Amino acid sequence: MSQYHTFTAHDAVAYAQQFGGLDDPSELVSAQEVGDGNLNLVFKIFDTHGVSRVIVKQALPYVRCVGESWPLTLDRARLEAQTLVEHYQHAPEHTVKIHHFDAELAVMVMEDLSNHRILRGELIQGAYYPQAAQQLGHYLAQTLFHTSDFYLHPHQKKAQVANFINPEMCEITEDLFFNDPYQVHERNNYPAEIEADVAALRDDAQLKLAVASLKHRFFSQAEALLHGDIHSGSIFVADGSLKAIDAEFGYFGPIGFDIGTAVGNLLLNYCGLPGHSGIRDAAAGREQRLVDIQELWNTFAEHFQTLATEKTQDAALAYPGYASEFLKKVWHDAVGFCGTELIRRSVGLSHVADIETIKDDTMRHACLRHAISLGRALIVLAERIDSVDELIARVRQYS
Ligand SMILES: Nc1ncnc2c1ncn2[C@@H]1O[C@H](COP(=O)(O)OP(=O)(O)O)[C@@H](O)[C@H]1O
Ligand SMILES: CSC[C@H]1O[C@H](OP(=O)(O)O)[C@H](O)[C@@H]1O
Repeated sequence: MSQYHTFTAHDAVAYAQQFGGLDDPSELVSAQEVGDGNLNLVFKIFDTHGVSRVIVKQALPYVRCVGESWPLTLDRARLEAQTLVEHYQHAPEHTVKIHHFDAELAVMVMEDLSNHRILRGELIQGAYYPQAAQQLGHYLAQTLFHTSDFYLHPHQKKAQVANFINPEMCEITEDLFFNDPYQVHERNNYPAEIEADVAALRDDAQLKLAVASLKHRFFSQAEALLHGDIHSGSIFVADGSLKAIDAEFGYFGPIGFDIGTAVGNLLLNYCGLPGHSGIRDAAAGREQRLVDIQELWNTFAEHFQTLATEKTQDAALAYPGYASEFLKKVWHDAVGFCGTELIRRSVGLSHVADIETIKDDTMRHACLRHAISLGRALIVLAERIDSVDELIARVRQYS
């Protein structure tokens, strides 16, 4: 039986030789640890020509970016692998392929996407992938519809909800999104220059009521198997291709959370662009982000509606008009969750390179303030923002 130990590069090569699915495993000869996320080890496994052929990812028993003082469940590796396997069944063209996983070792072997690039870096550099927003909308519609009550038999759905119970990872989201930014907390991380903006969040009763309602929905609405952390650092892109990775926050939650996280990261890029390019380029990039958001939501909603019309199994949920009513609720949730992503990435523990890498302090602080004020507006106005066009109008209003 396998027993947990933290992999060295040597262990990772041996493991990839055994489980990487190559015809000639002896081709795999070396490994490099390339993890740049907050949580895990990621090894690229190279062949004799120095070409990366397969990925070995292992969970550490603690939060990597903080250290051993913050222990964290190894079960997250099983949850990540099983979420990606489930999503792959419904969106194989947009989900990284898992070749093998071992729950005891908290390790998985997966498809190497070294011929792709992480979307966040591409957005910061101004690279444009014309199909990416629609592909992301398609991924979300496929995975969220086919794991929802519209499609699954009630017994199957309940068994799936049980299998994907993910309390420790959900607790991180519950704390980082819905608690920390609205109180004084040692995990918070922001420059002293924006203290007044952050203090205002703590004193804002209207905002805190709206955040409580969003957190309550995150706790209780088991609508579909979410990715759970679908930010632009969890998405690989190449010409004509988009693939989701890193689903260890996967659980059955409100569909609007995944949509809101994805839209929120496009808006974080929108907020940060003036810090990375000249005024004219920033303006053009920002317009493109707004188009991206429109394409993402429209593709998601149209595709989800089509799937609901053609494939809903439940007699009551199949009643004409119900799916479109449900999508209105998903939209309002998405706007609110999007606002919480903007605020937690500006005030909380984990920030985004779109803003964090802006060298000029004054500009970076202005971008942080922009993300905070836009996030607040979206949270408190969410129920009154009825369409993606209205969202875009609000984004322009708060620019
Ligand atoms: N399938 C893959 N192919 C190529 N590189 C990968 C793959 N998965 C992860 N990586 C690299 O490892 C980094 C961290 O991976 P990620 O899954 O985001 O880790 P974490 O769970 O710690 O956030 C990614 O930003 C990417 O550079
Ligand atoms: C203590 S985890 C903080 C943060 O990190 C995760 O992102 P990633 O795994 O992609 O680095 C997630 O967004 C968490 O909220």
